[in-house]
Amino acid sequence: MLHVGVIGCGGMGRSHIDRLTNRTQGAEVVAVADMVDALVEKGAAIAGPNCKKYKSEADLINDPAVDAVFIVTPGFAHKEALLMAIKAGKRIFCEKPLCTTAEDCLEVIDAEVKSGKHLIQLGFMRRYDKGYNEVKAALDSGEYGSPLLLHCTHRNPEVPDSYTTAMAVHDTAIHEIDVTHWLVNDDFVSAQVIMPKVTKYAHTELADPQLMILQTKSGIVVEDEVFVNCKFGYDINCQVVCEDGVIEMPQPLYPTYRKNAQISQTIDTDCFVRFYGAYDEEVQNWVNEAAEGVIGGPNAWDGYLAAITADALVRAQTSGKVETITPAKEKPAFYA
Ligand SMILES: NC(=O)C1=CN([C@@H]2O[C@H](COP(=O)(O)OP(=O)(O)OC[C@H]3O[C@@H](n4cnc5c(N)ncnc54)[C@H](O)[C@@H]3O)[C@@H](O)[C@H]2O)C=CC1
Ligand SMILES: O=C1[C@H](O)[C@H](O)[C@@H](O)[C@H](O)[C@H]1O
Repeated sequence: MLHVGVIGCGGMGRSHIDRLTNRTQGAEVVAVADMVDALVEKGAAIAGPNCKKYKSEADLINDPAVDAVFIVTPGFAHKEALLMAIKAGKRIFCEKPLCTTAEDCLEVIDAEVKSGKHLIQLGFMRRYDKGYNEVKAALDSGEYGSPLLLHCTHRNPEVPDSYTTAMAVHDTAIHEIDVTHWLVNDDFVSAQVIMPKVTKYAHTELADPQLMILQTKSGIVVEDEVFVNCKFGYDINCQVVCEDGVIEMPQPLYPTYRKNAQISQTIDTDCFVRFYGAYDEEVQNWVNEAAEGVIGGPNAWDGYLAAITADALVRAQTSGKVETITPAKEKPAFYA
């Protein structure tokens, strides 16, 4: 049984505590931590009566009863917890992003490589989504020729006033950055952001929507429409234009209703429902691979590649120019 400690009992943290407790074989949540007392109580209530309660992430990480750590705090808080967990030699599931800057990601990578142990898996759950895997299988079959252009949308119904223009990149578009890199297996070399007219639903400091354009080493172009106050639903799309055809990611299967001379269909309203199966799959795989000390999913180097791309997009948001993307170092053999 893998004894897991979860740091961060917010929306995503409680979702993972429920997942680990009620839908994952071979794992048990033995401790939770949060800075807010009421959220520690909420998290522990999901895990059950034997769950230890912490306010300090350091105390949870260094608890000998904790074999593995889930880091589900906001992205800006990940680095400290990651460095402590690596030092403690704990297996780590870190929600995206690894860190909010490439520089911080490199510090984490250096610590993991120095530890000599593969410890970190990242919460890029779309790699486990059925629809994205069907797109990848079609691409890998070669039947459609080379991918040339990807049209993506990442639409949220709404975001809080704390949500910033930069978060549209390192918190939201980070999913398309990782999953499209994984789909086409090619590194990004340039980034551009076009700012359309701002929706009346965006708070005064937020540019929304944003059109983000990335280009890979082989010339593939990925465009990602990030629209976080679209109001109508949580709408994730991915269409791959190839030499011999077009591959469109399937939408979740809901009935089509015909009534009162109308046709209607349900649209999800958040990521928790839309990617429910993908979260379950990524976490079960991470638990299954713990016994062998294997990280089979996205690792810290994937997190770094996403971060250098995100950094370039954030620069492009203000420069209005095409920004180049260059890794600061070669991929360590450790991540081969
Ligand atoms: N993979 C996905 O689709 C999603 C991933 N996420 C990721 O999950 C993480 C958390 O997101 P949310 O739950 O939405 O955030 P949230 O803000 O609702 O919850 C974060 C919690 O962490 C706590 N916290 C912050 N710093 C802490 C520290 N040093 N020690 C202990 N607790 C601390 C806060 O009190 C808060 O309760 C983020 O990295 C986010 O990007 C969130 C939503 C979906
Ligand atoms: O990771 C996530 C979710 O998956 C949503 O798609 C995003 O819109 C949200 O901002 C982010 O936290």
